[in-house]
Amino acid sequence: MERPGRLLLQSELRVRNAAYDVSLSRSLLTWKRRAASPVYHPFRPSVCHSVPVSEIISVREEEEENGSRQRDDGSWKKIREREGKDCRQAFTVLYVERCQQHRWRCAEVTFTCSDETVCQHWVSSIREQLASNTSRPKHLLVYINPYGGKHQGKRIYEQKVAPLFTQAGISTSVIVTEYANHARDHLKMEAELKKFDGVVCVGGDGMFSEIIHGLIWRTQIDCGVDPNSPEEALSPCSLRIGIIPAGSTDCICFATVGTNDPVTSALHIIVGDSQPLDVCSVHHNNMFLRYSVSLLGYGFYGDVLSDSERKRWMGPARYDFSGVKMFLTHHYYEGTVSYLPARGIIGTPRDATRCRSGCVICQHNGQLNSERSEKYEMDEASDSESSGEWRTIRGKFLAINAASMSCACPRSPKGLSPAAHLADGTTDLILVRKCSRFNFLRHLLRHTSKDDQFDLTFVEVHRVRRFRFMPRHCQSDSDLELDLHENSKRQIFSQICKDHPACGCAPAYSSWNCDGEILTHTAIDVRVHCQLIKLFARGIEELPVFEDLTNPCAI
Ligand SMILES: CCCCCCCCCCCCC/C=C/[C@@H](O)[C@H](COP(=O)(O)O)NC(=O)CCCCCCCCCCCCCCC
Ligand SMILES: Nc1ncnc2c1ncn2[C@@H]1O[C@H](COP(=O)(O)OP(=O)(O)O)[C@@H](O)[C@H]1O
Ligand SMILES: [Ca+2]
Repeated sequence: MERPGRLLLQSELRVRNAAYDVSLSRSLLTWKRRAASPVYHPFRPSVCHSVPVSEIISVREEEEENGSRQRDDGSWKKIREREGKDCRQAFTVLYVERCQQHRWRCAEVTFTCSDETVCQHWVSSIREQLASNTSRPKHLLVYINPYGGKHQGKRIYEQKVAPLFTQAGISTSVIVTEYANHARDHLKMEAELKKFDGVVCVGGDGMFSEIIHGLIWRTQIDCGVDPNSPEEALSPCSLRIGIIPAGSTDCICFATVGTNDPVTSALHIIVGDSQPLDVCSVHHNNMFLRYSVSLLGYGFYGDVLSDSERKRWMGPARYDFSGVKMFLTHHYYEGTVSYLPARGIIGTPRDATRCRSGCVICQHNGQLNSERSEKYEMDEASDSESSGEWRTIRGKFLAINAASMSCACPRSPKGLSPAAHLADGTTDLILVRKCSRFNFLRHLLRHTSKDDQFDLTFVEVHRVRRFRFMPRHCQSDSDLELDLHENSKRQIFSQICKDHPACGCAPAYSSWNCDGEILTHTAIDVRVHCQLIKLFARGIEELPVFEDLTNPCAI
């Protein structure tokens, strides 16, 4: 609960013709109606309001003339002198208001006062408080993917986001991308990052992926770290990233803010929120492939993505179409998963607790894992493999999913791993073994209900900090020889089927869905980099903050 603290200003001002005691402290702006009428009046504004100063978007001067307001564009004085009307000074405060389902809106309240100097004092005091907040961005670099989702990125930015940035006094440099990887390459090589306090991505998870690839790469080069090495500790990126959702799944935005609403995201950027995020690096034979922050999925989600890429024209519905198709196809894949369980951390993937704003588990585990990664070279690379810390599971899988965050999205509001944490330095490795279609459907359906999707005999989940996958047919020669007799027939068929997919037999390989991009290799080595990037977000807020909670009148 935010206490009002020492008052900087206190005046009697009017709001919609009612008298209010208005006060400003470093943390709160409060307006409380004077001599409230004992008779309940449905159209009277409520008695006491307060807004954290950190959630004030901006303040502007107004002129109120006989009830009709006029914006202060410098001409008001002349009008008043010329017409000699009964004018009062007014100023309007724009602030964050919480709506349902984690949505934020920009609300405003206009205060009028008879004294011009009092009014100006209020405006300058609020502006001073806003200016003293160093976490707010002033200059942003914006990338818009005009083809993401329903092709609305440009319109969403121009109509819903840009006006808010202008009101908040944020200057922007906007780049509408012209081709895939335009944003990534611009960030890698050209962008003058020193000029900006953050990067804004208008698009879906794929566009966000471009941004982090550009930014992480650039940061490593600037810090002298080899971004290709799977063993090196990567340097965290200092610039925060804002996501304006305009894609098909928007799971990163949904899982870090609680909704995929462009205005809510814009407001989180304006107030200068900060949410650290884990990033997985994916390597093949010591060669860097990609980074991932949400889902790395082999089998079902890899196949859904590969199939849906050919149906981009369908828009976001392509995932549902390919989802049903791949569910019916029911392919399973053989391979070996090995993983390093996360040691010493609090929490498991089966917890009832959820990662929420100010998550203490992220704070605790994040610190542990960050310290660990600093002494990583001596520790993990050398001893853990020989000390037998790695665990290995061989089998036939319908899906192998690594969820570094919950992956909540409108299709599944609780996500693939509901208890996963945004910034704890771990990923939840979910193995769905070969089972009947009926059982797989039960598992899928549980993503949309309260039932536990892991509470099934063919599903297991482990919280890990590193894992590897080797498809069966890439295994070492000795491994293959062992299995040769039993599986020789199947291997031959698999090969035939890969070449002739129409024959109806199962293919040997799926592909990895890496945050919505298809990976070119199936044998991969994945390592979690704790809190490598930061977003303009604060995690999902636990409860709507009711007015009473921040209401000093109620204390
Ligand atoms: C029967 C209903 C089952 C619902 C199961 C839903 C689980 C959804 C979990 C989704 C996790 C998404 C993780 C995020 C991935 C994104 O990075 C990535 C890229 O996003 P972008 O296009 O915005 O750039 N998106 C994706 O890979 C899309 C994955 C979507 C999977 C949809 C699966 C639908 C399954 C429908 C099965 C229906 C069976 C019905 C049988 C009669
Ligand atoms: N101007 C562009 N033309 C074509 N593709 C682009 C452009 N800008 C970005 N992309 C690519 O479009 C893909 C999908 O973008 P995304 O914004 O995630 O939308 P969606 O959620 O619909 O997949 C990403 O792989 C991204 O690299
Ligand atoms: Ca995590």
